[in-house]
Order: sequence, then C-alpha cells, then structure tokens
Amino acid sequence: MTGERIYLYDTTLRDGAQTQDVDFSVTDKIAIAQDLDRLGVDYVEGGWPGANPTDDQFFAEAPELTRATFTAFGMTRRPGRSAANDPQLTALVQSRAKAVCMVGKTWDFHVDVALGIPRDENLELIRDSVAALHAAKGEALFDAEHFFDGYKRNPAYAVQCIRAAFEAGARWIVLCDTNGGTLPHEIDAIVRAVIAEHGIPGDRLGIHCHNDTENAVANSLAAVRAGARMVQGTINGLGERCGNANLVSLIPSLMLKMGFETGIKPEDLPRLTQLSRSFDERLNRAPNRHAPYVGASAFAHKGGLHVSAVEKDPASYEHVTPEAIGNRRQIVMSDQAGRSNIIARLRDIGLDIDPKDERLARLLDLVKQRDGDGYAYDTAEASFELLVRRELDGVPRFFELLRFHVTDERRYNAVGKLVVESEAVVRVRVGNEIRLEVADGNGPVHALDVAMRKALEPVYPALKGVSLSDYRVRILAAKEGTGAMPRVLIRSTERDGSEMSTLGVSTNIIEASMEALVDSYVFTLLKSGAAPVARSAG
Ligand SMILES: CC(=O)SCCNC(=O)CCNC(=O)[C@H](O)C(C)(C)COP(=O)(O)OP(=O)(O)OC[C@H]1O[C@@H](n2cnc3c(N)ncnc32)[C@H](O)[C@@H]1OP(=O)(O)O
Ligand SMILES: CC(=O)C(=O)O
Repeated sequence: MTGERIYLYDTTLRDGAQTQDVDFSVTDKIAIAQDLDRLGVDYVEGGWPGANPTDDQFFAEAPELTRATFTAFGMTRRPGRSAANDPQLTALVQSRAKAVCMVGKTWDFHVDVALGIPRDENLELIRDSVAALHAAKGEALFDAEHFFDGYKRNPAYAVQCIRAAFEAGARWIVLCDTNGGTLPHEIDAIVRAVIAEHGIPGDRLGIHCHNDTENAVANSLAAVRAGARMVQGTINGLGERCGNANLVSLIPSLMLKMGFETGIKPEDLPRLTQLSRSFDERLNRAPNRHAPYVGASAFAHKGGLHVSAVEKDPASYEHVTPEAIGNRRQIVMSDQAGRSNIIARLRDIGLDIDPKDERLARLLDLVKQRDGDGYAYDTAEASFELLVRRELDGVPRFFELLRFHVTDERRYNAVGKLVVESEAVVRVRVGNEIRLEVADGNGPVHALDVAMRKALEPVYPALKGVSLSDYRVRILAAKEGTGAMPRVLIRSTERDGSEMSTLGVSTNIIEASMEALVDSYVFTLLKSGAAPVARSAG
C-alpha cells in the first residue's frame, strides 16, 4: 500500500459530451460539476469555451467549485496564427476556468495528414500554446493526443512533442490512448520508458484512455503502476465511441486495492454508488446493474454455493465490502438457489424460519419449478415475497378478481386523425360486494390498471400512493413467434420513492400483465397493513 497521491481529472463534461446520444444542458453541467466537486475529484473539465453555445453559457455561469480546479479544454493554436492572435486560445484565456488543458498532436502521421504542416511547426504550435496559457492562467495541461500510437511508430518525435509541452511549463503531460487500441502491457512499457529513458517525471504525467478494446480502466491502472500520477476519466465511462476510462471503477480500485490517496476522503467513497446512479437518471438511462462496484448486481449472490458461504462470511464471495462504495448486498432467488438462499431471503423479508423446517425444501422445489415455468424471481422481489408468504402463513384475501376484458380500437376520428384507444372492464369482489368498473386507457394495461384502481381505491386508499413506473415484456420462447410465452415485469414506485417489482407469465400478454398488476396491489396492501374487507357468511 503506497499512500501516494493520485490526481483525478474528470472529463465527463467534455469527452463525455462526445458520447453518441448524450446532450448535456447547462443545468446538467452545473449539477454534474457540483456533484464531482462534492465527491472530491481534483479537476473538473467543463467543456470547450468557444466551441458551442452550451459551453459558452456554462463557462459564463461557471459554478463556484470549492475543491476541484475548474478547467477549460481547447487545442493548440492554429497554424499560421500566433498564440495571441488565435480566437480559440483567446476564449480559453478569457474563460472563468482556473486551468486550461490543450490537446496537441504527437503522432507524426496526424501531423502529416490531419494538420498537413511540417513536423517542426507542430512543435512550435505546442510550445507557443502551452507557454501562452501557462503565463495567462498559471496552470496549463497538455493532452498528448495519440501518444501511444505515435510512440509505437516514431518514438523520437512523440517524445519531442511532449518534451516541448513539458519545457513550456505544462503542469501535466497527459498521455492519451486516443484510438483506444493499446493494450495494458504496451501502456506499461511506454510509460516506464517515458519516465526512465526520456526523463519526464511520473508526477508530471497523466493518462487518458479510451475503451475501444475494453481496457481503458486496465490501461489507466497500468499507467499508474508504471508511475503516472494523474488519471483522466468520466462518470460511468462516457466518452467518444466506446467511451473513456470509467472513474467510477477506477477510483475504488486506486483507493481500496492499490492504497493510493486521492482528493476523495475515504469516508466520502460511499457517495460513489449514488453519484453513478443519479448520473444515469439525469441522462434518462437505465443504470447498468452489472457495473463493477456500483451496479445493483455487483454484490447480488445467486448461486446456492455462493450464498451458503456468504451467509457464513461475506468475504468468501466479495472482493470488497459493498458498504465501502455505498452499495448493498443482495441474495437472489432462482433455480440456481439452495436452502441458504431461501433462508437468507426469508430473513430479509422478516420471516425467521428454523433451518430444519421441512417447508423449506418444499419452498425451494416450488421456486425452481416456477422458475422453469418462466417466473424469474431474481428481479421480482415482491412477487417472491407473496409466493413465500402464501406458502408459509397465507396472504389475506383483500379482493378477488372475478373477470376482466379489454378491447382495443384503432380508428380515424371525424377530422381524420388516427386514434388508438383501449377500454377495460373489471369485475372484482371485495368482501360481499361485487364491483364492476370500466375505464379507458392509452393502452390495454393502462386501461386495466385504471379500472382496477377505480374498483379498489375507494375501499383501500393505500393503493393511491403507488404508481406504475416501468413495464417490461420478455419473450421466453422466441422460436414460437407470436405464440411465444411472454413474461411481464412491472416496477411500481411508492410515494416515498421506494420501489417494488412484480411479475406475471402467460401465453396471453394481457393476462401476464394482470397477474403482475394484481401482485403489485396485494403487496402494497400487505405492506401498508390494510385490513382486508371480510366476507360475511350467508
Ligand atoms: C481527441 C479529442 O477528443 S479532442 C476533442 C475533440 N472534440 C471536439 O472536436 C468537439 C468540439 N469541436 C468543435 O466544436 C469544432 O471541431 C471546433 C469549433 C473546435 C473547430 O471547428 P472548425 O473550425 O469548423 O474545424 P473542424 O472541426 O472542421 O476541423 C478541425 C481543424 O482543427 C485542426 N486541428 C485539429 N487538431 C488541432 C490541434 N491540436 N492544433 C491545431 N489545430 C488542430 C484540424 O486540422 C482542422 O483544421 P482545418 O479546418 O484547417 O482542416
Ligand atoms: C484528448 C482526448 O480526448 C484524446 O486524445 O482522446
């Protein structure tokens, strides 16, 4: 464990903005910069002043960061212009950023083809631009674009380029694997050579990796092991093409495994899970449940052998504790489960059962048999709890769904506009009363949900606090085409933000949806402690 300091440089708002499908607003940028500052990253690269109106406005309204250095991005001066006379460099100087990072060419092929200027002239571009921004801002950084590809083809020229930036006063020379094609052993060898053979000290070297061979994180760690002391990356690995090194994976590896200090206090590391998920939320993306460290499945144990050992000591199947990064452990039920899974899940639910209770074996068989029928309980914890409770101690009969039907209509209205509507009719028994309700909806499931709520909410107001937040259909036997078996997973959200998932399986997608809906109503009523309306005899 080294205790040495690694500097974290976030480029989510610049390279992350180069992700296909991502378009930050100024409001997004302000909120993300503040989140990163609170976490404790050292540099927040805000974007490119002068490149687009969003970045111009963002730099004009730059948030006051308390810990991070707010940094602007740009490129070295254009050929044929002096640094003082280049509008792009002027925008960097005039921006409210405290530091400036400039990208410059270090691969001879790019100088020849992309810039089309003599190689010596490119050295002048780098030298002048870094010197000018160093003088104007106090801190200039140099992103050595394509450094690894350049070094592999023409090491002498690539090193001349970074030396020009170094001698002109760049605080950090950031070695970029721009095309993302370099592998960890090459990064290791080249970074070591830059330090040992070419005399650029590691505490002036950064690394910026792209993920085109899915090695961006491994490459960044390799560079750090070889001596680089600054790491660039983005939240959740956003970035051009396949993305950048994911800081959310890098940070815990650097701090928890390699023993480095960063600007993030160890007690703030548990913010990481929330930061990663709220970032996805902001981008309207479903968080990757399999993301290392922070994904919902990162500490979800499914295999029976795993759960058996985790119950004895979680370290048996966990490389770090979930709490260290603000995540949590989950025990999952499925056909891969053993008795240990069932016991652990029952304990989570609040049902203490003697491990020798013979009902456990029955329950396990039932779960496996239902899994074979398509009921994947590993993502539908509320339906699983209802199944268990029905088997063990019963679930109150809050209502009885007697029948339903749905009609869909597609027509052109009087002004020739296409209208698609659904109408649902439900007949439900609550106590002794039969309630018949009709409702329209923008689709059949919506119409059914509205009709069921019309029937149930007057008697069970607790249902008003829950709304449907996600609806997914998965075809279980695709080869049967439209005759295949769909599984419907419904996620519902309560007023306090907590969520529950229920599922239904049937060859009829509406029936599968209704099964999942009914489970969500029953589960809500069970959790709310609602008293079932009794049915009197006679
Ligand atoms: C590796 C990276 O990710 S670097 C960051 C890449 N990010 C972006 O490009 C996003 C923001 N970019 C933009 O908004 C625009 O490209 C701008 C405003 C910067 C420039 O736009 P334009 O002036 O229309 O130029 P355009 O983008 O077409 O081409 C880039 C020009 O810069 C030149 N150039 C490229 N890199 C450098 C450099 N390091 N130093 C100097 N000039 C450079 C190119 O040769 C090209 O010049 P040319 O027009 O004479 O052929
Ligand atoms: C600077 C940068 O984003 C790159 O070279 O990939």
